[in-house]
Amino acid sequence: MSADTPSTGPALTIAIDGPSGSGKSSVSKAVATRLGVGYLDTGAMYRALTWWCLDQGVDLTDEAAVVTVAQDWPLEQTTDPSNQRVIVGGTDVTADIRTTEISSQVSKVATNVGVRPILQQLQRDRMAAIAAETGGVVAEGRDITTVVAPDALVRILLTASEEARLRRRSTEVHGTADEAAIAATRDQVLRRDRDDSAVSQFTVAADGVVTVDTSDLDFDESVEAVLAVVASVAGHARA
Ligand SMILES: Nc1ncnc2c1ncn2[C@@H]1O[C@H](COP(=O)(O)OP(=O)(O)OP(=O)(O)O)[C@@H](O)[C@H]1O
Ligand SMILES: Nc1ccn([C@H]2C[C@H](O)[C@@H](COP(=O)(O)O)O2)c(=O)n1
Repeated sequence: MSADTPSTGPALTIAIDGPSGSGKSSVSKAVATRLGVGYLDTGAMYRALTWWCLDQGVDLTDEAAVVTVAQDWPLEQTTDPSNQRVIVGGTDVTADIRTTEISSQVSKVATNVGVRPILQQLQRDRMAAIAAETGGVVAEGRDITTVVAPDALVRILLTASEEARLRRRSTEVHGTADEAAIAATRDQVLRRDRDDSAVSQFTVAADGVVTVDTSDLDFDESVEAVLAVVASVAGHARA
């Protein structure tokens, strides 16, 4: 833990949800670094399972077959926020799981209702292990505040307007946010959110979850806004 970390009390478990492009991964990593705790990217787990199924020739629309794979698959994932690696079956897939191919297919796995409880339990186990090791954890995804860790010390819904999210993702992937680039980004952001919304609620904050709207904040301001919520909520919980 670091100087930004409240010093006593239970493990600093921080759950962050939000739609695609809201800044969950990048902001969560920066927050975990500042607090000196581990980081869990749960979206990377759905992406890695998608990659593994495709690598093994499993048809993603065969829901039972994907559930069978999810019950026993060789995932390794680092928890250092400044050194994220995802390895499946000995292959480093850190970059491969971010390709457009995986982004366009991952919702088939993430909306498989047989797969979700398996990965959710894996995520709870990983959060507990990381918190025990580093004194805390920042876990982010779509259902962390509501299903995976509804009892987390701090729960945040990180949002941003559709326009801001498209602009950010477009700039990240295409290096520009011109009209053509935005159009090419819509599937990855809006269609995926629509599909993923069928199984998780990540657009409206559940009871007790604090909303941080980053539409008009730059990256550093978003990190500070999340840290302010952590200081306020964790400070009260520990007082
Ligand atoms: N407040 C911000 N202002 C400007 N850019 C931001 C802000 N927050 C994040 N970004 C940038 O937006 C892009 C998308 O952020 P990020 O990947 O963290 O989103 P995400 O919510 O995790 O998306 P997904 O769920 O699709 O993985 C990144 O390039 C990131 O650096
Ligand atoms: N807790 C989670 C995390 C992610 N997902 C889904 C949503 C996305 O389609 C996919 C990849 O997530 P990303 O890396 O883009 O954050 O996984 C989910 O359903 N639940």
